[in-house]
Amino acid sequence: MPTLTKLYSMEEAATHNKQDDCWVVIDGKVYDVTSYMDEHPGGDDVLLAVTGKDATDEFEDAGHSKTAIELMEKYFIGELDEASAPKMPELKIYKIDQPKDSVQKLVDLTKQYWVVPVSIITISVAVSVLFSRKN
Ligand code: HEM
Repeated sequence: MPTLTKLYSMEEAATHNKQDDCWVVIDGKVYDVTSYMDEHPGGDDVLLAVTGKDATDEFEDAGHSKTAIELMEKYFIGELDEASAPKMPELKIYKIDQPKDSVQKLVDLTKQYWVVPVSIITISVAVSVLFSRKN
């Protein structure tokens, strides 16, 4: 027979953030640790500090033993409704302009001011044609 797991939104879990009513969310699972607050070897303050968010990183950073992980089952009350979990912010890709070397700068300038060399060449050709006609 399939077991029914209750789903909780992060908003709802976040309202249980007091000494006498405390839920923590670890790895998408919701735990009511109210009755464990005084016994928790890591203290009650750390549990209170992580209410309203996914505390997986903090839980793992504390390096909990196998016994601690087994003990968690006792406080399990349901799962986090993934649709309510805050989404990862979208990554934005910015183009960072690399500093250009002098040759590249010259090429860019030439592209931008192509009129200057073209005018110089045109004038030079015109002058040389005029001179050659005079002689
Ligand atoms: C249902 C949830 C939790 C249970 C059942 C639990 C259980 C335990 C247990 C049994 C220990 C003793 C050491 C061990 O056996 O690993 C412990 C230590 C500790 N816990 Fe938790 N814990 C829970 C959640 C958390 C969370 C969410 C945090 C962090 C925000 C946390 C932080 C700590 C810390 C820092 C210690 C180390 C205390 C020390 O070594 O002085 N715990 N926990």
